[in-house]
Amino acid sequence: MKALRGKTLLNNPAQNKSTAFTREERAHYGLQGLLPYGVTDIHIQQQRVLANLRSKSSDIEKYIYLNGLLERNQRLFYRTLINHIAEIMPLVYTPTVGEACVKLSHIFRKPQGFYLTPEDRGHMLARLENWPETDVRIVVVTDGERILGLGDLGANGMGIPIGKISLYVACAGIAPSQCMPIMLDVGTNNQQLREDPLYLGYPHPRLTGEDYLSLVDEFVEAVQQRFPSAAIQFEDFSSQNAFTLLDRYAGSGRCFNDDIQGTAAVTLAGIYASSRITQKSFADLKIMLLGTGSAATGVAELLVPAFKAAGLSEAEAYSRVSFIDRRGLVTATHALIKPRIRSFVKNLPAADFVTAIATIQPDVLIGATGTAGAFTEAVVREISRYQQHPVIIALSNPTSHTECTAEQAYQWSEGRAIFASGSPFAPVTLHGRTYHPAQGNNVYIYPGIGLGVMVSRARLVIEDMFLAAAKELANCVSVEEIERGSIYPDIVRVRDISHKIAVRVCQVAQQNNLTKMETDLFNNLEASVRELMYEPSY
Ligand SMILES: NC(=O)C1=CN([C@@H]2O[C@H](COP(=O)(O)OP(=O)(O)OC[C@H]3O[C@@H](n4cnc5c(N)ncnc54)[C@H](OP(=O)(O)O)[C@@H]3O)[C@@H](O)[C@H]2O)C=CC1
Ligand SMILES: CC(=O)C(=O)O
Ligand SMILES: [Mg+2]
Repeated sequence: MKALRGKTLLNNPAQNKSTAFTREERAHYGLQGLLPYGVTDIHIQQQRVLANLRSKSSDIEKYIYLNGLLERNQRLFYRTLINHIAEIMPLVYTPTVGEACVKLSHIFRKPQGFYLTPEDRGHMLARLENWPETDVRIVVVTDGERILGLGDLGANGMGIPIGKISLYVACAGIAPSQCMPIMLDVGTNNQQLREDPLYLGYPHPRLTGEDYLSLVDEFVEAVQQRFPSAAIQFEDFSSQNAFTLLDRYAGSGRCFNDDIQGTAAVTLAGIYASSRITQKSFADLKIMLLGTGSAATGVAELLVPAFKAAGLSEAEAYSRVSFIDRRGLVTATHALIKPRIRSFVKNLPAADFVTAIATIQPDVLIGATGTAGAFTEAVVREISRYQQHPVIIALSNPTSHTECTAEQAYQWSEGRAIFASGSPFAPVTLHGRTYHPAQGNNVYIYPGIGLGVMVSRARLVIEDMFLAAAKELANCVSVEEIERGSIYPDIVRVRDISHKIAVRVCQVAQQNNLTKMETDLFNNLEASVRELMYEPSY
């Protein structure tokens, strides 16, 4: 690392230690006079960070403060995030990141990540040369069109890749210098944003059709050329583009869509784990999905191989998964069935949501709508009529867009629901009993997938990796967690979980001839992956 000095050193977030510089270092690097007398180690610094953080009166203020810390002292930011992940994750990720994205052009302090617009067409590769790091392994890119359940937030959506990258570092130990958040700013159809004088994005309607696709093509090629070892994670694209881009690039390059594939794996893991609570065999389950977008479709598409692996025929596997859209159960007579869910349609009479529950009697209900309240009291009460322990997974983020709250799920099911949600809920006490909702979020999956792909240098990111990740995550739910009704492990163990998933990803890559890992590395995978994980310290 280049030896910086004086103010330049203090202004470099990767190398700055601030008050932790020792007296010797202060003398050596020309820092005398630039720091107060006291020398405080990273533990004391963390206490100061937490005191500052907890003194803020709103979550958005906490977000701004934490971002400032990241810009001042990367190692202290990540050390504190890792050590206090349960407290801080909701501030750098969902739900607070949702509010931050809505307000991003207003709370903007300092540019983070990398921005590309249609004006960079023909020059993307040259633009990427401006990024100061050369060994990028993980790119998280969004075009801001479907930010959580909040819709088109244009360039304000940059908060998402930044948040996802923070969790790559904290949850999987990928070094900050190897991660790159990118906003592919192709405009926004959010007129309110375009008319906002403080809006910082490309203030034009979104690029569409061939103009859009050719720009993304150039982007992908430029990333692959500039950073040949990088995996590209597509995040929060509109449903239509998400599938189009996945189909376009996943067969020939190292990329995946987190909303489709990461979400599918985390949901499947929750379903596997729920079987341990309900004592039902996974192969017997019926799953009902509300929503027919990226997340719900991804879940359905991964359930098929999971059911087949559990011994079901293809037809049986499809029969176990039903979709509900705004008009009710998706049946064969439905107008305009989306091509990807055609195989899941049911030969049943048209039915609204509640009637469909009565007819099908699903064991598991999954919401991926981005619509608050989509799981109504009638819906939860109906599934609770047929299931002793209905499994209810309200995936939508942020909290303000959840299909139902934890309290509603427990109340309406008379305390019998097994509940998980995309954004975290605090424990709920009802009639003297405390329930522990789990967080069903792709943060349990994508960091481990990325780490495994990085270590193995797999050429492609394949479905088997997500299936293996789901199994691994489900196995990580402890007996105590199962006993208290949680279908996901405590988030404090996420680094260990990511490590385990990464090991499985390496094995899947090797088994599928997607890589040629050195024998030494492959034979000592657990230790090798652990060793490669970044630990922030001075
Ligand atoms: N927990 C997690 O890890 C993840 C959570 N998510 C969350 O899931 C949500 C959906 O994401 P995604 O699938 O990518 O979004 P999409 O826009 O692709 O899909 C949303 C789907 O929900 C449907 N929908 C909306 N409201 C209703 C309703 N009231 N009744 C029935 N259907 C409805 C939409 O239908 P229509 O087309 O008719 O509007 C569309 O099919 C978001 O809130 C996102 O934050 C996503 C990824 C990961
Ligand atoms: C978690 C996530 O990826 C989403 O809500 O889009
Ligand atoms: Mg997402």
